[in-house]
Amino acid sequence: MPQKGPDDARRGRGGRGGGRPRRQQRPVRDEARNAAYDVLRAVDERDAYANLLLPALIRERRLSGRDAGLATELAYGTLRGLGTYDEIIAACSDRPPEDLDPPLLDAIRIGAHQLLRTRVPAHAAVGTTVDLVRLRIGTGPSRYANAVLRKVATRSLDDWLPIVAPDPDDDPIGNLAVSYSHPRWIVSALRDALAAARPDKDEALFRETAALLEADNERPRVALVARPGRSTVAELAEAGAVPAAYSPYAAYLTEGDPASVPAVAEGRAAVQDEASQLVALALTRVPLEGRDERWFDMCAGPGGKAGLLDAVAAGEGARLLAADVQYHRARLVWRTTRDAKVIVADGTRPVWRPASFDRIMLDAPCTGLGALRRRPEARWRRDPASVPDLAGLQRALLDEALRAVRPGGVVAYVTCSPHVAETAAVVEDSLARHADAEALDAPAHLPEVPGLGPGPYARFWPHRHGTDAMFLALLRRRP
Ligand SMILES: C[S@@+](CC[C@H](N)C(=O)[O-])C[C@H]1O[C@@H](n2cnc3c(N)ncnc32)[C@H](O)[C@@H]1O
Repeated sequence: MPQKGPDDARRGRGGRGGGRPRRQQRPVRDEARNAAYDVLRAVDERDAYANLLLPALIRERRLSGRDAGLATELAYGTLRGLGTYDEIIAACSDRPPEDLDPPLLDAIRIGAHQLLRTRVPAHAAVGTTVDLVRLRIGTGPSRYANAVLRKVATRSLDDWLPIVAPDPDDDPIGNLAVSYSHPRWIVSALRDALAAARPDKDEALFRETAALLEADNERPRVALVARPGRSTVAELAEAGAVPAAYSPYAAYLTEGDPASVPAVAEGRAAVQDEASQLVALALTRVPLEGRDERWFDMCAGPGGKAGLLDAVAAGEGARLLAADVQYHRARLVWRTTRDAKVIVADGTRPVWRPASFDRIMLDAPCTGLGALRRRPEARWRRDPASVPDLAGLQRALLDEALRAVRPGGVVAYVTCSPHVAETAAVVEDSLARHADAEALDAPAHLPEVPGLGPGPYARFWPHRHGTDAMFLALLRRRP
């Protein structure tokens, strides 16, 4: 289970469910909790992205120090955990959560998060939520919130889970979904993706799926890339970052704003997940016979991998062409690269000749199930109905990539989703249609990284590598 979060001692002391009732007192406006509540409401009402809105609210309302930290913990923690909290709220309420007024439900969720996953004293968690509901919604609903949260406060999270989560022997997916707060379909998809790369399918697979879901509930560390020839890991380390375990270009920032690192501010380094760096590096490491000067990033926006490929290409005497179907994303690529040529183009309608390129990066649009750590609300937004459409687009793009690469050249097919339908199934389908293409052993091109699986595909995982879950296939067109 996740660690207990901040201890908001200013709200007073007291044990679980203890303290004086606050209903008769004047409600106190608490800026951190109000900010968290406003983020949850914006996510619900207008599909806001919490990780964009919250920093803006913190700035606008001049929250700093502990208040900023508390607002962040409450907003992100509640959004991640609400699948679990709703089951517990259901057990403590005479109405199911879906029948509650959404603003009231969000406020109760914030209270439940404090009670179940932070060190905020129980009476403070209940009292501040009741005040919030009184001020923002009304007195009647505040009594309801008080009654529900007092029941929530009677048990710890570990004591609630066996009560509200299905028995793991009868319904392992349901058990994991409630215990780790993920939609059922995502738990199934992640379990199947892990199963695709391991021989045992039972208890060990259940435990590893749980570890993956738990890693999804943690905030990712900020990884930086030192673009080769433009910056170095040593320069990032001088700015306080810690060199990474796997990528020769990566360092982790333990605190502070990445924009305050001079190399980042000057575009010589950037924020980039370590697995993103390594899949691009693997593409550049495949030995080629003959010409090696025309590199292509087919779906390049916003330009993370293109930024790295552009820098490596410059050192290898090659030039990168980067494309994206969306103008504004192509512009971001243009801003982050130095030597690359950037075009707005649809990869399924090539404006380039067949067999033009020596190396192609196809980082395909996908469900993003491998990057759930980055956006606290993302897991509740993704829709399983999008998978077949995306898989169709991924197949069409991979077909074009295999036509656009020259005989003897190589294509990296990458997704930040481990979903089988977006990864191995797409690649195997394309290989069946392109008799002149073969899958290379991708893990062998990343020997410094353990745990990528038996091959031929390489799979990164948050719980194994501390990176996003990322899939890599290296496909060579036979000479
Ligand atoms: C996963 S993102 C790529 C991330 C990028 N490689 C990076 O490292 O920053 C997929 C990109 O594909 C683009 N895209 C979607 N459909 C496309 C198409 N038909 N042709 C070209 N680009 C497309 C999207 O606009 C999006 O920017």
